Amino acid sequence: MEAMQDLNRRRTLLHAAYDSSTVRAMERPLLDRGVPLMRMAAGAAAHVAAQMLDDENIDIEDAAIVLLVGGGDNGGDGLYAAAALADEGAQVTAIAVGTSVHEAGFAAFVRAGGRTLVLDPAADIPGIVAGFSAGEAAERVRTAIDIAEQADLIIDAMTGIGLRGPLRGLPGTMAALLGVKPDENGHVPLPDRPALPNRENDGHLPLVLAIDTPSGIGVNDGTLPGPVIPADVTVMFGAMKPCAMLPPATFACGRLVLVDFSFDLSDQVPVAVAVDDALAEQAIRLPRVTDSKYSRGVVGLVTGSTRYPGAAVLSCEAAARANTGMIRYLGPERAQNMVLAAIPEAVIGKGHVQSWTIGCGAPDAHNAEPDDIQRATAAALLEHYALSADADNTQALAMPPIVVDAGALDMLPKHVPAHVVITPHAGELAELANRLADDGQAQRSSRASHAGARRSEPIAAQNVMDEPLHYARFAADSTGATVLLKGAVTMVVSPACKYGQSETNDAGSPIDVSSPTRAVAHTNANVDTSAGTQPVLVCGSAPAWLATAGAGDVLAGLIGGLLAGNAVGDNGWKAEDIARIAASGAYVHGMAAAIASESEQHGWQEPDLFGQAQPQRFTAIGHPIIASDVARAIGDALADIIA
Ligand SMILES: NC(=O)C1=CN([C@@H]2O[C@H](COP(=O)(O)OP(=O)(O)OC[C@H]3O[C@@H](n4cnc5c(N)ncnc54)[C@H](O)[C@@H]3O)[C@@H](O)[C@H]2O)[C@@H](O)CC1
Ligand SMILES: Nc1ncnc2c1ncn2[C@@H]1O[C@H](COP(=O)(O)OP(=O)(O)O)[C@@H](O)[C@H]1O
Repeated sequence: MEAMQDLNRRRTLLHAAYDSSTVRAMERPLLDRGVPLMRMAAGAAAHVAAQMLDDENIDIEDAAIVLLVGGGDNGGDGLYAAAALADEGAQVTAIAVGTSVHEAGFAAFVRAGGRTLVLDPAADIPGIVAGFSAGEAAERVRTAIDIAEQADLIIDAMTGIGLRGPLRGLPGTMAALLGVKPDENGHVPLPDRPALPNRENDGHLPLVLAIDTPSGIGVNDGTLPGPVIPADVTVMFGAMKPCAMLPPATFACGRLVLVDFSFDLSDQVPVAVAVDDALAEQAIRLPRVTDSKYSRGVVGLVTGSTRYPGAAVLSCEAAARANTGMIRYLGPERAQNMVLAAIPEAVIGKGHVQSWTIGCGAPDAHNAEPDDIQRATAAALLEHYALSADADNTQALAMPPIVVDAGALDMLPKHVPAHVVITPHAGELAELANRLADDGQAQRSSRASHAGARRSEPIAAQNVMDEPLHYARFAADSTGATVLLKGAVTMVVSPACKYGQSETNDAGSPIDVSSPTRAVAHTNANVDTSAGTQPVLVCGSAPAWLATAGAGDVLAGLIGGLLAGNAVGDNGWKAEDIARIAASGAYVHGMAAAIASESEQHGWQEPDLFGQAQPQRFTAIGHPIIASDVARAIGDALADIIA
């Protein structure tokens, strides 16, 4: 019993992320009991730093380390860690970026022989004479950058969960000069490095270790709101914060090492949950002794087109391999013939289905002929899902779940139930967001709002990639659909998710929660969106080799397949179940890509737990694949998950 509880807690610890106020609430009882959290944090950070140097064959006695230290407790962690490293013989210079430092930590650092460079003329630090001229202040910044660039290791302890908004002042200057900073559009470009297993360092120096979080990162929403120094390793304390999982911030965290403070996680609501085998397994319906092909689930597909018949093949093959009893295909003759040639098991034409997948490879409104048959079929089908505040929505709520991809996204009705899953990539979500904003369904709030400007130009794919959670939530709350936003880390936001109802984002701007759909859905007991605390589901199982044409078609077919297998009959769908199954589809998809490419690199890797036996190290980079390979590996991925 106890062992089971430990296992569950460990799984939660490694796969759930909590916002900073929840983390502070979990710390409180331990601090009240006098548990020395800062010492524990610092000890772990020093150990990880030493290990990083060792991995690069740098002796600690020969190592030059720079600590960027802020005035809060994050700086305190850094100072104690730096003191421990100085005690081991490293040459450590603390660059104080604020007006104060954690006093006890600083005293320990000085005792250990650490050197200090203060950047702020207004600094009030015991034993340090400040009050220097503006000219000298500028000179000190240049010296600090020189020392940091020549160091073997930079420890970034400027800010942690106490960050408010983008980094400003000297911390902002240091991060901008040593790391990356926003361009004129507010986009923060991360270094262009190969995707390696374990987010391994590719040989560059100085190494960067972030304390708790990389300074300047959007701790709670995963954005990069300003300058930030991308880390090779982030040692995170107590519990994961959302920035550890959510793109783009997760890519600035590098490898994650989590220090368990034995927080009581039992009643805490995470903001984000990473899909793992155990969660995905729940979406895989094992066949019953008495099953027939119908009871195992039938998927209907309105995919492909005369122009892109391959998308029909890919989506059908994925649906057929996703643990289903049968697939039915509707489409133009050319695509029908190709589907049959590739999957003789496919049944052509209409019939009863437990789920739909539509739109992959179908033309959007800009590219379609006026009488395009696929668009007409998809539009007629989607009409059945339209919700309206003053109509009887029984029919819409009783429809089978549907995956709406690519060319069908521009036909999505204004308001739909949560068992409509939309699967845009960033460009498609940008288009949808523009349409919703033009319809007045929600504000266009974005990064521009915290840059002080209001965005008047259209939302671009890059805006979505910069603030994926914001836009996914925007689409979910505006339309009521379950939104699966594809990327290296794919996220699934259900209209009932916690962040659809949260107060502010990391920029401190209010989050738009205008959601007429929520009101509509609430009047219909059949679709339960009332949970209100659903975390964002993130899935990073895919290697970067998966970014290849047609991979999205495979995903849409695969999710259609899992939904069909999970058809629940008359009881209605819960928004959280739909989100879970969709996210599991993305997980299986990523695993299939990993199997096909023989790669151990993943968009997101669960953290190493500090102090546990030597963490598993992966090395296989793998090889390129095409989307058909991914479809063919679905069976093996399912087998691995249920094993
Ligand atoms: N509560 C605790 O006792 C524990 C806290 N721990 C550490 O303490 C951190 C939280 O400490 P704090 O609450 O002191 O906060 P931080 O140390 O994260 O941040 C506060 C500091 O950052 C500066 N700052 C905030 N926003 C800024 C901005 N936009 N631009 C420039 N500077 C900015 C503030 O002026 C202040 O100096 C955690 O992240 C963790 O590293 C750990 O030691 C574990 C125990
Ligand atoms: N860098 C990456 N790492 C891992 N997976 C990725 C990466 N970039 C994209 N993907 C995945 O590849 C797939 C691409 O789908 P999509 O953009 O719809 O392509 P297509 O329209 O050609 O099918 C998605 O599942 C997405 O999550």
